[in-house]
Amino acid sequence: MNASSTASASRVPAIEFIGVDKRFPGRNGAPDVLAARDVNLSIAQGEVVSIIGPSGCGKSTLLNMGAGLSRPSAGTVKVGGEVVAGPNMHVAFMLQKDLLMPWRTIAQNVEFGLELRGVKAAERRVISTRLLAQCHLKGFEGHYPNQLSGGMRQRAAMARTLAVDPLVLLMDEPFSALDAQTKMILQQDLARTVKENGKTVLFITHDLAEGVALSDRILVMSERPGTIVEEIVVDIPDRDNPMQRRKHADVGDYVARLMDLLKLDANADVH
Ligand SMILES: Nc1ncnc2c1ncn2[C@@H]1O[C@H](COP(=O)(O)OP(=O)(O)OP(=O)(O)O)[C@@H](O)[C@H]1O
Repeated sequence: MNASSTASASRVPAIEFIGVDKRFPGRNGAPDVLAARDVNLSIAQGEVVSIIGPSGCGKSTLLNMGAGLSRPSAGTVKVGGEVVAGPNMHVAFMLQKDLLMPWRTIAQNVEFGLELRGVKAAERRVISTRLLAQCHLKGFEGHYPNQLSGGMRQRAAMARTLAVDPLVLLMDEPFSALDAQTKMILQQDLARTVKENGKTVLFITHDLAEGVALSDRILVMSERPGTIVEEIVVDIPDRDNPMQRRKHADVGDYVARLMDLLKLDANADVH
């Protein structure tokens, strides 16, 4: 069965978590760690949903289960209506670190996943050329990662993530290591690219304004064991143009509400 075609035919959610717990065994006799508890979420195709929550609440753990890198201790994760039983080609990951291979050119990095799938060289080149142009890296195809800035490397990582044409992009703080302006430019690229390619995104961030700028919805998690305690629908226009959305008068109200939910105030414990 092909998850992409099945999902588009029936409009089933792109990704779903149903009653998901994740428990890690304790080391050296320590008790088990319950990282996530009874997580339920459903993301429609084409939606961009962010998850925010305190450090250590289980956000990355959820993405790992979405990618099939780790299995739920209870409950089910589905992508395109199919239970995720292991790593699969319907999801792609993008992390804070670009994880580009230094010995490969940017184009060769973008093409890597296609190579693994046996796509012919000429077709791979067409795809990498198109995506690198879309990610504003036209002319840099033959460069090596160490010849590019941090922002450019993350653009290349974005192109690589899109190259395998996943149903769902799982993004774990992908822009958090970038300076504020580069971050805004990459957010703009991501929003446009997601729109153009009709992708579904599950995005983790600690940057509340980034969540508001990019998302259709924001899911707020509790402290560990993390569960979803609030869902906020971002009812501001211009999801595809976060630069414009950031200027909207309501953004501050959303950020303030998220700060309240995360109990971020002058007395918050920053350690
Ligand atoms: N492989 C593992 N073995 C044991 N415990 C783990 C493992 N992976 C994660 N944990 C624990 O599970 C909890 C959730 O971790 P996770 O990385 O998902 O949190 P997070 O919300 O992404 O954190 P942050 O915002 O700081 O990145 C933490 O207490 C962490 O120590």
